[in-house]
Amino acid sequence: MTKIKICGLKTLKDIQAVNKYMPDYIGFVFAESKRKIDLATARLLRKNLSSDIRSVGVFVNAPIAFIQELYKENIIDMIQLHGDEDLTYIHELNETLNAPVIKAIRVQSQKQLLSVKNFPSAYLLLDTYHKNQYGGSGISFNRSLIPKDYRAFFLAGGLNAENIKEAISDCRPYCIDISSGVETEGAKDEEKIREVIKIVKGL
Ligand SMILES: O=C(O)c1ccccc1N[C@@H]1O[C@H](COP(=O)(O)O)[C@@H](O)[C@H]1O
Repeated sequence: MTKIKICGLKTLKDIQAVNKYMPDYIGFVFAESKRKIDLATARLLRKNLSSDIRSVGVFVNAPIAFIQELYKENIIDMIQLHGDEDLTYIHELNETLNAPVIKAIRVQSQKQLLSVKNFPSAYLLLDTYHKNQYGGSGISFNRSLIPKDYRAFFLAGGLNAENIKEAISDCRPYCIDISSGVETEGAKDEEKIREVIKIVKGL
């Protein structure tokens, strides 16, 4: 069954919504973004999150020590690298932490996707390329660029209740990742969260 991640949670109300509808993963954004949360908020949200939901920290070119701190404090279970992190960076993370890493690739071509197929991370996350934004753009990309029989990946970028069924059937991701598509006027919307989780779990 396809898994689902709801990203960019910021409030206890958001946590109550996910605890009710139970996605597989949620994301806390620690990068520059309207969804960024601070350490104290992350601690509080994690404390209130169901232990059956895995929490993913979303980072853009963050100091490795900061990621280590969050992981060792048990605030995050997994690490999503959404910036320009290179092999040296990943090797250092892999050597110092036993946490699954999701490396985001902002898709520009099939050649690019083939070149990162064996990247040493537990998963890749395929998202839209945007020249001014690392992620959370709410814009989809051309999924036909994803090579057939590609490795397990998270699919992101402009997903919502209207397009997830088609997206899953197009490219069979391991997990779909949604942020903008479950928001109304910049805040997470419980009804939209309920709807997307119902669609994915019902497939
Ligand atoms: O959500 C953000 O603000 C964000 C900021 C910086 C890097 C990544 C971010 N989120 C990730 O972006 C994708 C796509 O989100 P959307 O559904 O198109 O809004 C997703 O992987 C989020 O985890």
